[in-house]
Amino acid sequence: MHAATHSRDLYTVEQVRTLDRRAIDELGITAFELMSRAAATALTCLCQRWPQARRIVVFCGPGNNGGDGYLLASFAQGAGMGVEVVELSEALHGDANGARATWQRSEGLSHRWHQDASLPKADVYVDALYGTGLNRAPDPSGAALIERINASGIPVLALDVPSGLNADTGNCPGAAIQAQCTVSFIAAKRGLYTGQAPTRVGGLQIDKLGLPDLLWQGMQADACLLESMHLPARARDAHKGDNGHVLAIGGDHGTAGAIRLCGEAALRCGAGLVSVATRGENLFALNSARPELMAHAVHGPQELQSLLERASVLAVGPGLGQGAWGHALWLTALDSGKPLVLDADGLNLLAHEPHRFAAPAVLTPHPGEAARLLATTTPDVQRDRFAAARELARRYGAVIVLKGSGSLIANPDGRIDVCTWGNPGMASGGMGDLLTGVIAALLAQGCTAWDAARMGVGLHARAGDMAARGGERGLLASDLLAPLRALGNGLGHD
Ligand SMILES: NC(=O)C1=CN([C@@H]2O[C@H](COP(=O)(O)OP(=O)(O)OC[C@H]3O[C@@H](n4cnc5c(N)ncnc54)[C@H](O)[C@@H]3O)[C@@H](O)[C@H]2O)[C@@H](O)CC1
Ligand SMILES: [K+]
Repeated sequence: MHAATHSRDLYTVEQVRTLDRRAIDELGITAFELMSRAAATALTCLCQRWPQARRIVVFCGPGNNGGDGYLLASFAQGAGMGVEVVELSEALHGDANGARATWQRSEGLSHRWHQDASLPKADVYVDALYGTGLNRAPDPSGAALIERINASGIPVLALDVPSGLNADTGNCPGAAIQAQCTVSFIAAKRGLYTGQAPTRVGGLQIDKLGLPDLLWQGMQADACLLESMHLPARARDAHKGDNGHVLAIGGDHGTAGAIRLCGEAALRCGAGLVSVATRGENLFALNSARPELMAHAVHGPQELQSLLERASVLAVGPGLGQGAWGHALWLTALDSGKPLVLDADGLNLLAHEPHRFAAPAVLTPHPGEAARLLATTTPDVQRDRFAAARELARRYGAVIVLKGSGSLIANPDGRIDVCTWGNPGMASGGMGDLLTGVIAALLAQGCTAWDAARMGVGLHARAGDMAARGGERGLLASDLLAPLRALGNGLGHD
């Protein structure tokens, strides 16, 4: 087996095609040879993952992904396994034809897929239907086969990409294979890490197919996997004034919890001081629950002004509402020119009144908020999360955290980091309020907007994973506060 890469670099499908062409044109490695290497490494992975497997069925599509499948079938049969191939179509292109001929020469058993036939039984299914060439939702016949494979309960190894998943964007335009394991070839495609990918890909292995590093020369990765980060240890003579003063603005009628979570997260992530500007009715609850928060009743811009002057960073949005009170505070906060984090209604207000940020700013939209900010639809954002995040960063002059499975952090200069931590337990109320407070605290301690957003997203997601050891269902946002403190001090497990 060829050495797997451990690089954090992620590439577009177009870039992987370029690498592939370079291997063929500059190194003289034939496409058929690459296909053979892909098949061999995938078979090794299959045998390692399922050492008891004796019978496999390989589902082969019309393109080179199918070609990988035919060669894997030949190698597996040669190794003494029971192998059947189920073919999606008669017409094959290019090297896939050669691969099928290899399989046919070995007198392997093949069936054409039709919807009335039952699928052959096996220990493991190999998905070689579509790879990076998928450019639309699978055709009805392919879609039906994908649904049947998913419903079979038999574990699936996907070759290169779970069929039906767009390897460039992480979006599934229609049916898509749910794999236990995916072996992806040549380089890590960015779409394997975000959107719908995490629920489709399963365990992921990247294999460079033995291609030398020089092939990557001059090619800049399109995105990067987020690495774990934390602040350096505090100086022994640190003063609370050295660690910034976060002012959290929000908590309209009935939403005191949102601003409290935001403020507490800022405290737990090391902000020196945290003030809260909120409705007067929230003061008692905030003071009694968390006396370290300095809660102030604010009726309008005048009272906010003096708090703004003392603050070094603003967290604007949790429970802010979009009424006259929220709007007036929002406008005053933005006019102050202070570094800020904007979330929730802070973003909804921004969608109505666009503003370009001159001071460091981090916006943390979920896909619905991102759609409003871009004046488009949520499915449109999810169709290409990379493009949406980049466009938001460019348009607003801010660092963007596009939340959701595989959160993206986008810088106005085009850089994107992808966070692969986090879990479905975190799809619950208050998690976004925490994230706003975490990022604000990091900004207040001197991080750039880009570093605060990346470190904040990583801490938040890993804290979620740590807290979810007690079970994902029923996970509360406040369960993350203790892990946030531990991880922020570099005490968590990497
Ligand atoms: N030389 C290379 O480029 C290598 C490619 N490899 C494999 O080749 C794959 C890419 O191969 P291809 O570009 O041939 O494409 P794919 O094999 O990914 O499949 C696309 C094929 O299906 C058709 N198709 C696309 N969308 C469809 C849809 N929605 N419904 C029905 N049919 C659809 C296309 O016309 C094409 O024939 C990679 O994912 C990888 O598995 C590997 O063999 C390694 C080397
Ligand atoms: K596939």
